[in-house]
Amino acid sequence: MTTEIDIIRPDDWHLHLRDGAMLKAVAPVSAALYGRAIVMPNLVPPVRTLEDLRAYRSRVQAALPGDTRFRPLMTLYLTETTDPAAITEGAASGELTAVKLYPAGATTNSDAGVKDFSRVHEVLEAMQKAGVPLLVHGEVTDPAIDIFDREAVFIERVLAPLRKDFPALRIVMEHITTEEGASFVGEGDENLAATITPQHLIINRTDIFKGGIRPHLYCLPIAKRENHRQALRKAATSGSPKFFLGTDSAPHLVSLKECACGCAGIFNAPVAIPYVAQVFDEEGALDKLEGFVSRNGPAFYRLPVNEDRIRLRREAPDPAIFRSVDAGEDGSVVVFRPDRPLEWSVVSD
Ligand SMILES: NC(=O)N[C@@H](CC(=O)O)C(=O)O
Ligand SMILES: [Zn+2]
Ligand SMILES: [Zn+2]
Repeated sequence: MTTEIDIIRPDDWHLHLRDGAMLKAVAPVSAALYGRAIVMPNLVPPVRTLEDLRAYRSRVQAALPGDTRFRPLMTLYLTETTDPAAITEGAASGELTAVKLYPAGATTNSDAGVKDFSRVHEVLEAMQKAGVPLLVHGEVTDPAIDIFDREAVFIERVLAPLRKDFPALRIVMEHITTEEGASFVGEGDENLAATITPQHLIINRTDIFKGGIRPHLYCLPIAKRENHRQALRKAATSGSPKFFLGTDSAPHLVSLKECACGCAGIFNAPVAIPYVAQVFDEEGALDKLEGFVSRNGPAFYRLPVNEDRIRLRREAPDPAIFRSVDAGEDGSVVVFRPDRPLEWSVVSD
C-alpha cells in the first residue's frame, strides 16, 4: 500500500483570487502550494481590457509573499464589446493566457457576460488565430431549463455549435459536473479539454441537503446525481490528458454564504490537493495523480511543467487546515469540509 507519493508541483487551472482584503487573505494560501494558477476575471467590475488585466496582475502580485515563485496567469472576461485587437496584443506580449466566457447571469458576477453569441465572433476568430484558449462556464441561463440540466443543454445548444464554427479554437470546459460533459470532452479532439474540481469528485447533490441545507457545499454548476460524480472520477483518473485540476476555489464571506440567498462558490484552496490525492487513492489511481494535477494542464496550455516537487502522505492533516480564513473586518471564509475525513496531507513543499 502506497503511503507516500512525490509529484511535480501542481498548478491550479481555475482559481478565484478576488480583490482587496479577500485577495490579501487567499492569495498566499494558493501561492504556498501551487506553481501557477489561472486567475479568473469575474471581479466587480470585471477584468475587461488589457489595462484592467495589468492593474489586476499588479494587485495580485502585491498580495503574494515576497519570496514566492507562484505565477498568476491572467485572463480577460469576454463581453460583447471585447476588442479583438486586445487578444492579439495580449497573446503576443504573453500577458494574456486565456479568455473567459460567462453566459450572462449563469453564475457569480456574470452579469456583464455574453447574451448574444453572434456578437463575439470576431473576438473568437482572433483567439483561434492567436491560439488563446477560451474558458467556458458551461451552463445555459434559460430559466425554463432545470438547474440540474443546464450543463447538458449548454453542450447541445452552445458548445457543440461553437466547436463546429471554430474547430481550431482551443476550449476548456471549466468545472465539468456531468457524464455528458465528461464524454463530450473525452470524445473531442486535442483542442478541447476540461477542468474538474475536488468538490465535484467528492460530493453529489444529496450531500448538499444531508441533515439540513449546507450552504458551504453550494457552488455552480451545482453538484449532480451520484452517477455524474462517478463519471467525473472515472474521467479524472483515466490518465487522459484532456482532464486536469481546476479547483474553482471561490471564496465568499461567511455572511454571504449563510443567509437567505447565499452566494455560489466553495473555498477549497487549503485542502484541494490532499482531497484530490484521497480520491485518486480511493480509485486505485495514485499513479495518475501527477498527470491530473501537474502535467495535463501545462501540456494543454503549452507551458513547461513546474521544476520542483511536493510530497503527499497518507496521514490525517493538522485539523487547523480547516480553520476559517480571516478576510479582514468584513468577516472570514469557511473552508470546504465535506462529510468525509481527510486522510492525506502535503508534507513538504
Ligand atoms: N463556482 C461558483 O459557484 N462560483 C464562482 C464562479 C464560477 O466559477 O462559476 C465564484 O466566482 O464565486
Ligand atoms: Zn463557473
Ligand atoms: Zn470559478
